[in-house]
Amino acid sequence: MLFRNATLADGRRRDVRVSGETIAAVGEGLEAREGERVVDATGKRLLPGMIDAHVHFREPGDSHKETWETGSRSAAAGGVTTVVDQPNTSPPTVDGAAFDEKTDLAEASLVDFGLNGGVTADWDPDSLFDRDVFALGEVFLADSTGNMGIEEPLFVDALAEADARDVTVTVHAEDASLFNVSAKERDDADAWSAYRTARAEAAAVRRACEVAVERETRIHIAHTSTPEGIDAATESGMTCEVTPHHMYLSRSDLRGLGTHGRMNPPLRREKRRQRVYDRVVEGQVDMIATDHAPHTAAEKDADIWDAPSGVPGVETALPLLLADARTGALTYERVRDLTAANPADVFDLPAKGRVAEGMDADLVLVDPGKTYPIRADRLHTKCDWTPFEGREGVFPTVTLVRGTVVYERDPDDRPGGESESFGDPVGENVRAGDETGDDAGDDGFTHSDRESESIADLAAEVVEESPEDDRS
Ligand SMILES: NC(=O)N[C@@H](CC(=O)O)C(=O)O
Ligand SMILES: [Zn+2]
Ligand SMILES: [Zn+2]
Repeated sequence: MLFRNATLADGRRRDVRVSGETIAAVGEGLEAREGERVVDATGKRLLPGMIDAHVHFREPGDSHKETWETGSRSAAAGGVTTVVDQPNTSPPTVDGAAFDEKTDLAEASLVDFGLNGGVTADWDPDSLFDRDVFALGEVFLADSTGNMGIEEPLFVDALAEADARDVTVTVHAEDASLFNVSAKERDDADAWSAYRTARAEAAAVRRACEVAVERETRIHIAHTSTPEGIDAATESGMTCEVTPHHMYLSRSDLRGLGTHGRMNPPLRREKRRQRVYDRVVEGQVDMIATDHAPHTAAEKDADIWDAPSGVPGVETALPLLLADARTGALTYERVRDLTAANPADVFDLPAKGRVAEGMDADLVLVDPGKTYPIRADRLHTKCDWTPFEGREGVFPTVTLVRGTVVYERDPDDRPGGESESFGDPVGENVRAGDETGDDAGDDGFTHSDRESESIADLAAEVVEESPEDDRS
């Protein structure tokens, strides 16, 4: 397959040849070979597929919310070519047997995947690490869906177990002792945001990073929703991710979203959302990860204290970011770094995350001239609603996973239209047979691409955004 005259993230116009599973050449004036499919990519952007380091595909246990088939179709249609599945399924992925069960189910995936191992009082590190575990986590420092919250001593043990095997630990950082219990008297949708305070996140991130620094290891902070949380992570040399919902939605949106807008960590005030967004733009955030956490609309239509936490997002993340690249709010290079190059670096996927010769041909072609409104009934997740209904997105027209077309539509047809087609389940476990974990030996991780704002400036901002801000 030959993409002719594509615009890459950095603005270069190139021909890109895919041969087998890899990118065989990136050049100018490449001649089409006999039998080769040629795609005219003039005016289109060709980007590395998104690596979404945080999804919940719900199998085993909750296939009415999502399956590997529906979740990975949703990923493919949204330009995501690798997903990392979290362990709060039923049964939880805390031992070798549960890991094997999930591995079998993931064979239905159209996109590449990593499977994380979880930590509970019953976890079995030996059998778990005997498998191709992508990372440990998300380790829940407070309860979320699946009630896998743990106390600090177990967290410290888990860090040691993972460090001994050079496996990264991803942390859901909230401190339940800092939740605002007085919010429990309220029953409006915003009460959840008032309850799970920004301070509870910031303090938990700070503490988790402190523990990691003390133990001379590193952790990755999941779904940071506050500027304080991002700063606490980056100042201690750790990495973090931000979700599209924390970039684009705030407590003001809860009036429209109602209990559907309940998630952990919750939506924050508009001022905080803006500061989170600014940090994404400026490069202090390592990656966008969706925390795709599907629950059906019927389940979400409940009292705010009973509704399950979580929103879908795997299919809409790249389209929303590309809509911002189109207006210039974000650069294409930043989008590439946040969705592909950085997650590949942080999670050690050297063959992924860039459009360059020799890399895996995980590619997404988009027409930046065309936006479409996001509509739940045009998306492919089993989740029958989206928190981004009506927002504009730039959707892929072709998605390739290691050279295989897993999603395609006619460039003149809309996303979710009749011309769409999906490929076979070619997804593979990206850690399968990977030996780099054992001989890498380089745990002095620093992130090269982060532009450092002075620590004094950041500290001043944290003081300025005092926790009193949480109280409604
Ligand atoms: N984010 C959420 O609100 N929910 C997630 C769990 C999690 O990521 O904490 C889920 O699995 O439903
Ligand atoms: Zn979480
Ligand atoms: Zn999650």
